[in-house]
Amino acid sequence: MGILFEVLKQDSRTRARLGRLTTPHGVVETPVFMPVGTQATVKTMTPEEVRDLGARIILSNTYHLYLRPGHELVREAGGLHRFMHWNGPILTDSGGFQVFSLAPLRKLSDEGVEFRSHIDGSRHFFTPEKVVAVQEALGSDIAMVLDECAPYPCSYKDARTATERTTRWAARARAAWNSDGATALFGIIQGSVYRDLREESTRALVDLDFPGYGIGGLSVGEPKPLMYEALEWVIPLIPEDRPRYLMGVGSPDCLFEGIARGVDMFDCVLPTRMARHGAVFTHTGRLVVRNAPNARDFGPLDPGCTCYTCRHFSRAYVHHLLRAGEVLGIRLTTIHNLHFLLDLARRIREAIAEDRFHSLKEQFLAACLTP
Ligand SMILES: CNc1nc2cc3c(cc2[nH]1)N=C(N)NC3
Repeated sequence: MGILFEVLKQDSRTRARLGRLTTPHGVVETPVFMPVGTQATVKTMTPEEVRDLGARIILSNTYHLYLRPGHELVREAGGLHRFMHWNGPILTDSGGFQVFSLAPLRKLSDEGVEFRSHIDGSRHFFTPEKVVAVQEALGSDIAMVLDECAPYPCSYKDARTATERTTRWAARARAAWNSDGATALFGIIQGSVYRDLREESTRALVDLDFPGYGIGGLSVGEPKPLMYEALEWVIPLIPEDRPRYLMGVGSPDCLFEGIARGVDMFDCVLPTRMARHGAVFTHTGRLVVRNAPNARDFGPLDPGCTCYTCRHFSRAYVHHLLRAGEVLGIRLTTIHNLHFLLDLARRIREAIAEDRFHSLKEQFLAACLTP
């Protein structure tokens, strides 16, 4: 079964496009923002709240769930959807990024990557085949291949080594994948900030014919113009009828710039992580609600926002909750931030449908970047 992706409308002035992603757990309209639920929960939200905010697909993570509670336990529980009571599509990241960013003491070889758990120091070994099997056991709708994430900055030599290994691993993952099963498998394009490596990686993965493609190795500290340039190298080489997923991105401006370059799917911890630090998105930029000036501000977090938090509570009240360490505080900032990005994606889809994406982008970025 796997997935089916259809382009419904191509924007006339940019590479933006309206799409429909059909999965075994439901249909997703693209461009789409996917909330991150790393450990089988979008932090502080119930699944009903995540759905009511407009989310239709969420992310979870192979590395984390493999280590805790274990993919076999999740399989025994009836799979990840049942375990976490989320009946929409789930995309699981392979752990490629997490092993390289979280796990101490890892040893990389062509066979795979040996690492120690960041939880209890126990030793583990991920291979491209193992990571596919874990995601199929979880029952993911979309699984990602195991990739080697070159850090930024990274020498050309190291980037070439990492990219060539990632390509060999992608072929092994594809061979291990049960392509007749429910779980679709996406390749991940690497190549750091080097045009020839990005193009070689894309061509090699397209030749392997995956149902969709993650664009990895970005949003890892490189300047945003470099990320946009990498998209301009890669996107034209991916077939029109395959979804393009920019991994780990992003903020409102990156959403607009990525969509304008042909990206269909995004995920980012920013809305939930910022919320936990008492910061929120507003239409004129970022607001740190826990900062003193908000103590006596009796207006909403973001004037004009229609989310539950902005309809019922003031900056002063949320400021108080955050300062008092009340859990409701980070729930209210999470509701606002998720609504902000999910509703922005909805407005962008509407704008593409009505041929006014370019003007919405200009108008939004002008307001957002005002001092
Ligand atoms: C936050 N930035 C970010 N860049 C990423 C890049 C990748 C990823 C996750 C990311 N998150 N997962 C992978 N398996 N590979 C590429």
